Amino acid sequence: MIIRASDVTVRFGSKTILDGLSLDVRRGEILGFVGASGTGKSVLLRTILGLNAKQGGTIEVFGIDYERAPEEQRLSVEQRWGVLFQQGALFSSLTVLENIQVPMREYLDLSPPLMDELARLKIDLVGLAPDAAEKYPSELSGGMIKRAALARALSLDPDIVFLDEPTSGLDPIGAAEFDELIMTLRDTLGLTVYMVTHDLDSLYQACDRIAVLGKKKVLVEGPLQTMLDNDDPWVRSYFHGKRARAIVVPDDDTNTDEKH
Ligand SMILES: Nc1ncnc2c1ncn2[C@@H]1O[C@H](COP(=O)(O)OP(=O)(O)OP(=O)(O)O)[C@@H](O)[C@H]1O
Repeated sequence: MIIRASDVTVRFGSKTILDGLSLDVRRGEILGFVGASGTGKSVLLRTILGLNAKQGGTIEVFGIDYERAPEEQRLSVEQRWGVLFQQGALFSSLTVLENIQVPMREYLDLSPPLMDELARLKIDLVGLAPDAAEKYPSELSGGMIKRAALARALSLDPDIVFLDEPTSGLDPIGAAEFDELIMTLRDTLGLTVYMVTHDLDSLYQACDRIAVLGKKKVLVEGPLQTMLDNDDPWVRSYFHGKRARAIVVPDDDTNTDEKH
């Protein structure tokens, strides 16, 4: 297991967001994390990353309890994870190359030529043209920003990347290409991927397992078929709704009225 969250409780004042939540993330998988808006997906992500305090439970990443670990161990954990926040969150005053080098400067002691070489490798890895290196975020399309942000998340060759709604704001072709890229990286680098998403296409095409957040905990987790078989009303409406059926749910193909 790369992540093992057990019995996690998070409150803000008197408001409980997560209540006894447990979730495992396995090495080399693409886990899709879904749930209605405002249920706490970002809160859980931030809690795993140590950016939110929790009031109960434990979270181990690479077998280490990050919250309680000594500084040295925390630093080693931080170098093994990469994060792509919802808005891409690139520094607007830095070029793509410089953005990718931010984590390198923070955690490693490398010569400038070596950092340039490594950053250019990441640019190539995420499918950006070499001349993207010198561009500023304002000069990039939405899809290019996502790729540049992914390159930065991969800057330190992490074992796991956390992606917060990576395909939001992309057109369907751009989103499908991004999913392809994620799958390729998982296959070639052995990367583990934790992806918060609302994108049904991503869930159907890219994710090995899905976890649904509801009632302040993980309501159901498993492969797509487990979602399709689940009786919870929200899970049913999400995975059997009109938009889901449009993407092709093989077991729903029995309804001939829908087809004609
Ligand atoms: N720092 C904070 N202080 C107080 N409340 C917070 C804080 N962070 C999040 N919340 C609350 O926690 C709840 C869950 O928010 P969160 O952003 O995790 O939802 P989400 O599932 O990621 O939603 P979406 O899919 O819309 O992004 C919301 O009610 C939000 O207002």
